[in-house]
Amino acid sequence: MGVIIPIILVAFATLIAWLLFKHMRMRHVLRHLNQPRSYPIVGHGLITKPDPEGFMNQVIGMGYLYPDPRMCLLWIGPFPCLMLYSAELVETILVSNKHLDKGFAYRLLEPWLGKSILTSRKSQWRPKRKLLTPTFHYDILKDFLPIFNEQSKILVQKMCCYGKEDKIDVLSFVTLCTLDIICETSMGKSIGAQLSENNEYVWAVHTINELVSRRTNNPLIWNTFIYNMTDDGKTHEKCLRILHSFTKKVILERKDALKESGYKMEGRLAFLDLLLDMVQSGQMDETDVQAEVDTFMFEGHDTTSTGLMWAIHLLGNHPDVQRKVQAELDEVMADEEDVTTEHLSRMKYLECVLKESLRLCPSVPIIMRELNEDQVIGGVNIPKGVTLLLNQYLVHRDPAQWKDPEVFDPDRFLPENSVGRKPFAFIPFSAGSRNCIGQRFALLEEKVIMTHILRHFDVTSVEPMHEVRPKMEIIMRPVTPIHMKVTRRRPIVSP
Ligand code: HEM
Repeated sequence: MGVIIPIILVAFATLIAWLLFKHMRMRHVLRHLNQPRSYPIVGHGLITKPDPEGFMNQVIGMGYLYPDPRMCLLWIGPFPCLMLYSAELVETILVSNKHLDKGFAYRLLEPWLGKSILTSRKSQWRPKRKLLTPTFHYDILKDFLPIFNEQSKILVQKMCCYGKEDKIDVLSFVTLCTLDIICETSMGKSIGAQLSENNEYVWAVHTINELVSRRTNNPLIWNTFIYNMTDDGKTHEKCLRILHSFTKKVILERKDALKESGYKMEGRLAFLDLLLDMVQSGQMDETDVQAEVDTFMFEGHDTTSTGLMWAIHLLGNHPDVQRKVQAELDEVMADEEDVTTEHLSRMKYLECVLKESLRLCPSVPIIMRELNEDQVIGGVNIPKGVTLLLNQYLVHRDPAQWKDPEVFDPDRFLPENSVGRKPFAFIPFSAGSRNCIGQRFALLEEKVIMTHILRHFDVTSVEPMHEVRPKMEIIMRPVTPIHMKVTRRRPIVSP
């Protein structure tokens, strides 16, 4: 007993000394990179703003402070994060098949999303991606159009209840619609969120988003044991209970229904049916199914609702652009109510509007990658162990690629105006082999919902663009809710 304690103490001290040595060596190697003054161990911890709005301002400020080369270093505690914000630099990483592991923040999503396609490491990710890619084939997605139309019509009906002077909270309004859509498309279950108030699931998704972002910026609460003792940790647990019990229940119900039908895959299939079929054929197990369903539920509604919210806000501040989209939609749709694939292919200007909106306000403002081996970036050798922050928000504002980057101008995306632009200058869905698997789904859904709204209403934004302050969580949202006012353009047809 007498020697054990000194041995443990010496081993512990050696470990600390080794970690310190590694940390100081990393600081030395990275000392020439653009960066504000930082200190060993705490890094930029003394100056990093803990709130998502302050953090966003700092990160953007760093981009403007260090315009050339478009990369700079941020120390989150002892961990070095290299932020990249030009099309060329992000391309170096996104085209490489070596750097496919996500950063530490994604591990904080694991209690909720498990080891899903979004969170898993390269070796586990590859087979999952291969299995899941066919479920996003256009032939499957187009079967979802009736759901997109039906839910959009409910949204429009609800909008009719508002008078010209009423202010509508855009995000909470569209979120319920995208939630209903993702539940029905991914799980084959209608939860009627649009028609019921105070949805517990919506509360849990939003709250866990805020909690994970807060935790990412604070290494002191990364440890699960410590985190679970904090107030945030307890709320996190509560969110997990709500989120998991909901998806678990739906999966069980669907499994039973499939069993009863003798595993007949007929009619319109939800993603869940395709996943359960993979369980039947031994390609997946049930834990995988739960993880993927939770991931689709999160990625598939929060991103699109925020995207729609920003698009509505921008159109409501640009009546000239709005009239132009409405003219296109009136011509394409004529007297028809439901959007079809043929209509969608003709909505060229609406597509430009949605892209320009994703350029200025990407729903996912930053993605992470972990360097598992050394990589030359912008002519500098960056050692393994550094986390990369690929900042889409700033890439989309690079003046070398975008003239007057702060101006909302959908015409930039017309084919004749896109000539010569670097392919990685516009990456709201990331790019390369680990890009967004749901991007086609997202654009189809956004087009259908916007068509229904803009055909029936003129939209005015209550807040001018310069008054809206975004905050950087996993998803980019406004600090305070943004509102619209609506005036009816044509009669409404019941869903
Ligand atoms: C406007 C809407 C959307 C935006 C802006 C968006 C953006 C992104 C981005 C930037 C990534 C890369 C994340 C990273 O590398 O860390 C991603 C990945 C992903 N997205 Fe989306 N997304 C949208 C909609 C959707 C939808 C509707 C779904 C599903 C129905 C979806 C499912 C996924 C999945 C599963 C991944 C992980 C892919 C992988 O790692 O292989 N997304 N998304």
